[in-house]
Amino acid sequence: MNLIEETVASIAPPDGAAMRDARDLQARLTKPPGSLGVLEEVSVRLAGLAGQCPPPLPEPAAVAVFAADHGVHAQGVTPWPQEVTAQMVANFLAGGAVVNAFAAQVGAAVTVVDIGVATELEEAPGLLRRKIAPGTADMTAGPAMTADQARRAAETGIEVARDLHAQGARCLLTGDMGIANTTASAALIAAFTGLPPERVTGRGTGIDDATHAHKVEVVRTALDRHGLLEGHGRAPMEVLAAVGGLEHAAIAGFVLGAAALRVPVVLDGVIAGAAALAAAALCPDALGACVAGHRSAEPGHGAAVDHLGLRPLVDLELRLGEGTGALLALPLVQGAARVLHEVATFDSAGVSEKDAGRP
Ligand SMILES: O=C(O)c1ccc[n+]([C@@H]2O[C@H](COP(=O)([O-])O)[C@@H](O)[C@H]2O)c1
Ligand SMILES: Cc1cc2nc[nH]c2cc1C
Repeated sequence: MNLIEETVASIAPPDGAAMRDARDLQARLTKPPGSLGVLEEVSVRLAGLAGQCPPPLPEPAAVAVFAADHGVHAQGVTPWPQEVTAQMVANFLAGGAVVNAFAAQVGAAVTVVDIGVATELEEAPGLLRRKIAPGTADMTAGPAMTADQARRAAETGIEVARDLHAQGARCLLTGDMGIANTTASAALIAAFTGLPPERVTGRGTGIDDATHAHKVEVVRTALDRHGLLEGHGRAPMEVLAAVGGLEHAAIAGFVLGAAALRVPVVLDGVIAGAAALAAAALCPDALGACVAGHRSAEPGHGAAVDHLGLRPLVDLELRLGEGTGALLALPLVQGAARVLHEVATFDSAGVSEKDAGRP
């Protein structure tokens, strides 16, 4: 077995008894039943993942920002030059990006992973140099990655999850950086959901109507070329290799790695959504570890989370990536778990319960 197969084999379904215990406890806490809304379900899922109630507090937290370039950039799908990927990596490492500000706000550590940036990056604190290739190939002309590259990128994601966990992280967050990666995300989401390209292709960093129409056609051309339009029945790793990015493959592995470790993984936006579709196709039980941090403004992201049955916690029309949406959701996930540890029960606090005979 290779590392992906081993990891998938070690992922267990959520623990039903721990989930029942969490639901029972929620009902006894000093608040009207159900009054914490979606956060109650988050707490139940955390208990199911950990196999205990209350579940461990999901802290400390670590965000891994997987950075890579994309051959499909040559098709004119984004207004930004490719070198911005490497320039933003330098900005992350210098502490000057939004991800750094949001991570500081919520006390999360930032690790940047070069999984496929087109240029050579110098060694720096906070940078993991794990380049599989200097970017993908253009998916409209051939497969974006070889099968071996996709597998090695996914294995690297698993290893990063393991390493961050070994360093003490008890909540993992996904982040990404890659000019043109919303095009690859749209192709993956169409391939995994069966939805047409025009439903799942958005404006990424910001493009005009004409460029958007062109981007939809680029996604359609790539899917058609690889036989991935509706009802293809191809293996998830083949789909990733055909139209994915190195960061998508790595994030899919990162999700599998977190699920195998039974630690929650808070997903960021459309890139993570596309990668989570691949992870769930490889191992449906991996979804037990996933929390959708936020709903991105990209239409494909809504399609991805709906397909996965995940409910995003934050909806602020963000479309930045980097892990920013996941970081904003982190205190909500942590608060949901802390409630099960610290809130008194009606019994223990001597608070009267609702009259049984009243509405
Ligand atoms: O996270 C999202 O949902 C998201 C939505 C739009 C854009 N992005 C970021 O913008 C970059 C890709 O945009 P584009 O237009 O070049 O495909 C990449 O670095 C992503 O992190 C991210
Ligand atoms: C400036 C910039 C910052 C980003 N962060 C994530 N994707 C990005 C894309 C651009 C263009």
